[in-house]
Amino acid sequence: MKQFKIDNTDKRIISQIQDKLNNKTKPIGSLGKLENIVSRVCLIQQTLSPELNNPHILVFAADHGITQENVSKYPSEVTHQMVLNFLQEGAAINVFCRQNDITLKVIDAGINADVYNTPKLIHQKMGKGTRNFAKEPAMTVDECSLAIQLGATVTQQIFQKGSNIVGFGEMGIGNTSSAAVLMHKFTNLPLNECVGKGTGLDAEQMQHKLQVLQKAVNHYPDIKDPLEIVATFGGFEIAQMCGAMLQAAENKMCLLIDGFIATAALLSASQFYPAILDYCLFCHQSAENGHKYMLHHLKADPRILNLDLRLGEGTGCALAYPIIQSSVNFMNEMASFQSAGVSTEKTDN
Ligand SMILES: O=C(O)c1ccc[n+]([C@@H]2O[C@H](COP(=O)([O-])O)[C@@H](O)[C@H]2O)c1
Ligand SMILES: Cc1cc2nc[nH]c2cc1C
Repeated sequence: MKQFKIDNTDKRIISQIQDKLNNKTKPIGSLGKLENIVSRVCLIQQTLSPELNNPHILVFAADHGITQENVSKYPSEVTHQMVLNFLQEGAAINVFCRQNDITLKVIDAGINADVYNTPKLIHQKMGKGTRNFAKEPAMTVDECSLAIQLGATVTQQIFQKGSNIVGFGEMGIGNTSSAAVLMHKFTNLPLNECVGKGTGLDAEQMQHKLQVLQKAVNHYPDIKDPLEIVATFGGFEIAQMCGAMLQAAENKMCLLIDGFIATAALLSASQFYPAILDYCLFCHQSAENGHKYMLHHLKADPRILNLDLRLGEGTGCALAYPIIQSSVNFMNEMASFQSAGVSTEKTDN
């Protein structure tokens, strides 16, 4: 697997960050989680005057062999159809990116159809969907390594265009099944806490999904190596996203983490390089059942939004972005007690 160089952020400037926050014209701590968000951005950028430049959202799309087991409410074709919708600017993620001036790129990591070329599309298809991991590993370890490497190149392209903040989204019918098993393998939480309704299964259908996934997990009792786990149960979009995230952390960019599947990609990436977590902003807590437990496992705090979203596509990242902008702007633009001549405490008289 490609090697990355990812260091923990240098915490020595924390006291200067805290002093600057405390000198802003507000009661100490009163901007709540905005203060935690900008502190993290300052640590990533090693500055007291952070900047958000050329924000991007990368949506990785691929199909999943596990859909043959009837684990999603929607047919596989929706992956391709929604990608066409992204390219035609009609999806939720297009709306929110337009609203917030975020550049959107869509990556064909392994869709089960040929997608036409447009400037928005990055073509790095690994195949026409993974194999069915209920029957055989979703991909080989070599395919998984290649996916990680290809994902990294996408981040490199936008970094070279001056981007220092990137959100990760995905589109792939069946991918909550992959994400649930990755979560189970990497957190050791019981599988039933990791499995959820995805695109909208009812209770009975969810029971079927749980049974399918439990049987699949039982097929491979001995795998412990993280790369082998991602290869066996992952998806092409999850593996590419994992590589893209690792490259973003190496580049000291801010990583915007979306919902259940994107967080499973991050959880996978953190098995290789735990320091990646220092570079993440957790944009929202999804309504998908396992997400809150996965975020807790990752000590993900703050969780910027809690809007019961369960769409994916990077929508949580695009929605959280203006809040992150507000946190950076107050750090840079708000007056201090000294500059505004505001008293910091009562004087005796
Ligand atoms: O981001 C989330 O938390 C999220 C939760 C549930 C579903 N999704 C989206 O729904 C699709 C996967 O759901 P499913 O039921 O086909 O496994 C995939 O395209 C994801 O983007 C996304
Ligand atoms: C319509 C639709 C849109 C999506 N966007 C992300 N996952 C999705 C799943 C479905 C089914």
